Amino acid sequence: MALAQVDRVKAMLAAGHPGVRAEVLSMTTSGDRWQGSLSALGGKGAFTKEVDAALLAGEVDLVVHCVKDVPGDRPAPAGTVMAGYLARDDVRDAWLHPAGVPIDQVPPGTVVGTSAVRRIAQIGLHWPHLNVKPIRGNANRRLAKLDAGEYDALLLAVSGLDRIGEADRITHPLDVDTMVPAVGAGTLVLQCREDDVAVRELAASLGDARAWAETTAERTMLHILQGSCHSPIAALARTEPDGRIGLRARVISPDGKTVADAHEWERDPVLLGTAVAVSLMRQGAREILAEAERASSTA
Ligand SMILES: NCc1[nH]cc(CCC(=O)O)c1CC(=O)O
Repeated sequence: MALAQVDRVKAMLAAGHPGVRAEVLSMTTSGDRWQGSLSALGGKGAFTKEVDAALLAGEVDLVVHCVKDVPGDRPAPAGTVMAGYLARDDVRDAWLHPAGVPIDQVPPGTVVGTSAVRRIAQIGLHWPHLNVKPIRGNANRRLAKLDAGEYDALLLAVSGLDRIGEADRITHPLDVDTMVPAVGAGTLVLQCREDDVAVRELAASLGDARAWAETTAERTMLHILQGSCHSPIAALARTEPDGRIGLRARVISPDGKTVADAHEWERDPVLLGTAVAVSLMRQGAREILAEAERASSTA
């Protein structure tokens, strides 16, 4: 998936800036190597810290990340900037069932592979009769485990499956009001060194203003709530035809029984993310997050 993402950026550079020569350096991060629980590794930074170090050391000049894998509770690492957000791909999660049975029709006890607390909590909310079983590894390895019969079904991001050429395995996507996506879902971000003006300009030229505004709204909310990799937080910002942005966000207890849900509209993405965070906190979001944190540390 990471290679497909980098290839896309390389193609965009070749199309828009024919004079620029780009060379791909692929890296494996501790998050890729470690197959246990991500919280045991100290959270989502597992996918970014080695890459941040290579960028700051000048081994690479431009980094392509899934926004979803970039920690949301802290600013970009000192000396680096997120200089461009690419136009968003499909933001939805997909249901994959080898026999093609839709999620609303599978029998109680159906074993569903996912480790994302956001997905687990929303399964509890809408489909409490399903049996969630943890799964790790990249999407290809998860598909292999589905084929091996270790799971009856999987939930995976549509965009990720598209990128690895496996979209035909999708039984159906889940609608965004039922399974609210992850903050930054389907969005790639270009990170570079703060003082590297030339690469910053290049990254900005590939960026999409809408993706920037929507991601900023979602991540402002996430930052204020101080969400981590075990926070059951879901959010989706969308630009309306009148230019305002709508941000819908949900914080769900791990069992799916307690939900804070907010939807606001503003023109300014920072104001919007802040307003939604305040509304969620008024509904008890901090208590739900503290409960989720306790549940994950005892799991
Ligand atoms: N959690 C890992 C991850 N990070 C980004 C994507 C997919 C692409 C995206 O949503 O941006 C995935 C796979 C998945 O959740 O199925």
